[in-house]
Amino acid sequence: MFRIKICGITTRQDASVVVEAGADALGFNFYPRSPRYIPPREASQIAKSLPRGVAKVGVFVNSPVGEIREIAFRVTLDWIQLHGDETPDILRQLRPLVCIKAFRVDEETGLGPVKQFLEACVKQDVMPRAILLDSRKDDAYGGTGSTFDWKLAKEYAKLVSNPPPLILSGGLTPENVEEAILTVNPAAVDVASGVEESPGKKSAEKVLRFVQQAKAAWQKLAS
Ligand SMILES: O=C(O)c1ccccc1N[C@@H]1O[C@H](COP(=O)(O)O)[C@@H](O)[C@H]1O
Repeated sequence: MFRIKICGITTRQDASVVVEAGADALGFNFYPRSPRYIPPREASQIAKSLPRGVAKVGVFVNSPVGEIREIAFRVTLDWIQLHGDETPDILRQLRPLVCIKAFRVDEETGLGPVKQFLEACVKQDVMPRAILLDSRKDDAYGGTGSTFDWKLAKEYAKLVSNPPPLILSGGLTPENVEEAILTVNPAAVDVASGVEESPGKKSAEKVLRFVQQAKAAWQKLAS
């Protein structure tokens, strides 16, 4: 599984920035309403230029299964990030594609919807390869730059027995990623807006600092 994902790549130049900084996954956003949307044809061109070993993640929000399959094939995606209201049945229909299911968390609902989803997955004999926790803000599906209470994420490991690896997301930045990792100890972190100059355009300096801070935090945890 990857550890550091930089999401919302829209140009070849930003893809190079991410690879050179040492991140091990990058995300292409196929949600047309996102400021980080990239047409599949352009994502496919960038994907061809990437070195092996960098995971390509496609972000989708309530897209039809056929469309996800087509884009996954065209862009040679390694992971599918389902960032909408997708059900366990969608995971089944997407087999054998490797899926991350994202949830938007707030203090009111806590991790209740995540627990319900995982329990339904157990019953239906299907499981996402990872769960991503993002923050809930307004009606937006993601990329809001808002954090949620990380104490909630610490409860994740107790939701069901043997839960999928946790990806922590939502408002992460070079300034707070170390604290986030030390608090939650997730399997991976994901960032979109926190390493940008402007929506859809990455800052090389922020990407590098984010990756360095995240790696340093995991080193601290390991020592
Ligand atoms: O980035 C977006 O615009 C976006 C839109 C719709 C769904 C998901 C999106 N991105 C994901 O949102 C989270 C958090 O982003 P941020 O770091 O708070 O800006 C992240 O997992 C992105 O993959």
